[in-house]
Amino acid sequence: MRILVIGANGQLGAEFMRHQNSGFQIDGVGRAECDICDLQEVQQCLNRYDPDVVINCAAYTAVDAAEENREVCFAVNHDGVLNLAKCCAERSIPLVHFSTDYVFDGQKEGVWYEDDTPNPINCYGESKLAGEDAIRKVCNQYLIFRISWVFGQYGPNFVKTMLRLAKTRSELNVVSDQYGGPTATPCIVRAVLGSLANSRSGERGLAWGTYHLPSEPFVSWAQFAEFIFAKAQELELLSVVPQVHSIPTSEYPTPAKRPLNSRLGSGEQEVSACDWQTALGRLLPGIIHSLEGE
Ligand SMILES: NC(=O)C1=CN([C@@H]2O[C@H](COP(=O)(O)OP(=O)(O)OC[C@H]3O[C@@H](n4cnc5c(N)ncnc54)[C@H](OP(=O)(O)O)[C@@H]3O)[C@@H](O)[C@H]2O)C=CC1
Ligand SMILES: Cc1cn([C@H]2C[C@H](O)[C@@H](COP(=O)(O)OP(=O)(O)O[C@H]3O[C@@H](C)C(=O)[C@@H](O)[C@H]3O)O2)c(=O)[nH]c1=O
Repeated sequence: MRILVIGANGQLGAEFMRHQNSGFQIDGVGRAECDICDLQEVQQCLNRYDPDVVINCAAYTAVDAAEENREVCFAVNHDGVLNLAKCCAERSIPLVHFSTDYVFDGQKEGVWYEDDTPNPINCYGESKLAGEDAIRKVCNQYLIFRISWVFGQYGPNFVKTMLRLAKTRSELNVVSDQYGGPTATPCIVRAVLGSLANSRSGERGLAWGTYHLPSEPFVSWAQFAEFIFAKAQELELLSVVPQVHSIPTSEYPTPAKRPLNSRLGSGEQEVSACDWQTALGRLLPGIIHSLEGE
């Protein structure tokens, strides 16, 4: 099975590109070779690589900046995704796509399931929901995975932000009333490739549709920060770490509102990410090393 990864230079796309020995042939294109906002370029790209499955990792992910750049955000997360959906549908190629916990408003008690009604409270979340809807409208063969609080070796993420701040700060204020499931990129890649492998081998694969990829234990951003620093100390990667002060969201104003409850659950028992705490321990040495030159 030939897989084409779109957005191959981003945080998640780059992780897919590392899984060449997974039994799939994986090609990847970055924005320079395939700008999803350019329909012709997407068509040419699919003609050139002739994949069996497309995995889309391209997105506009700057949550705060999106509030002021609504047009650009929708151009990528809706219009670009619609281009991909049309091209895949025309060729009868399945499209794997990623969405976010930020499609929900965070007001529910307990976990969010696939059949809960989205109600985004920021521009990024709105644009991601619009992208999902475009795929559901145009494609018959698709898998949309909603994921949350992603971190990995590549690209910007909260783990890197905390470790950068640790270089200069002895104390950090971090919000403790927003809860969710941090998710490591290797766990996402394994879950997705695993479900594609099951479909290929004729085992019960996932039916086409929209799924959550739960990642537990759920934590607040403040607890996540504390865990990052504790793990870095335990592994003797950092000798001194900042003290984390828990604060309410009201004391950390941001241009974009974020959901207070971002905990994702799934009605599909087979879908889940691997343990993020163990994954973080494996990733930390590489992440800290990559920040050393900055
Ligand atoms: N990061 C997170 O915490 C979460 C991410 N997700 C979703 O997971 C997916 C992957 O996210 P992640 O890897 O973290 O995001 P990144 O921002 O790290 O990567 C996105 C990639 O998309 C590329 N891109 C942007 N615009 C275009 C375009 N017009 N055409 C082609 N490529 C483009 C970017 O290129 P360039 O660098 O040139 O801009 C970048 O390489 C996205 O769908 C995101 O919404 C869901 C939940 C949480
Ligand atoms: C840096 C920092 C952030 N915060 C808060 C702000 C915010 O509420 C929370 C997380 O901050 P960030 O801006 O790093 O994370 P954010 O960009 O909101 O992360 C989101 O990205 C998109 C792409 C998604 O799809 C989501 O799943 C989620 O991962 O932590 C602090 O309280 N203190 C700090 O020092």
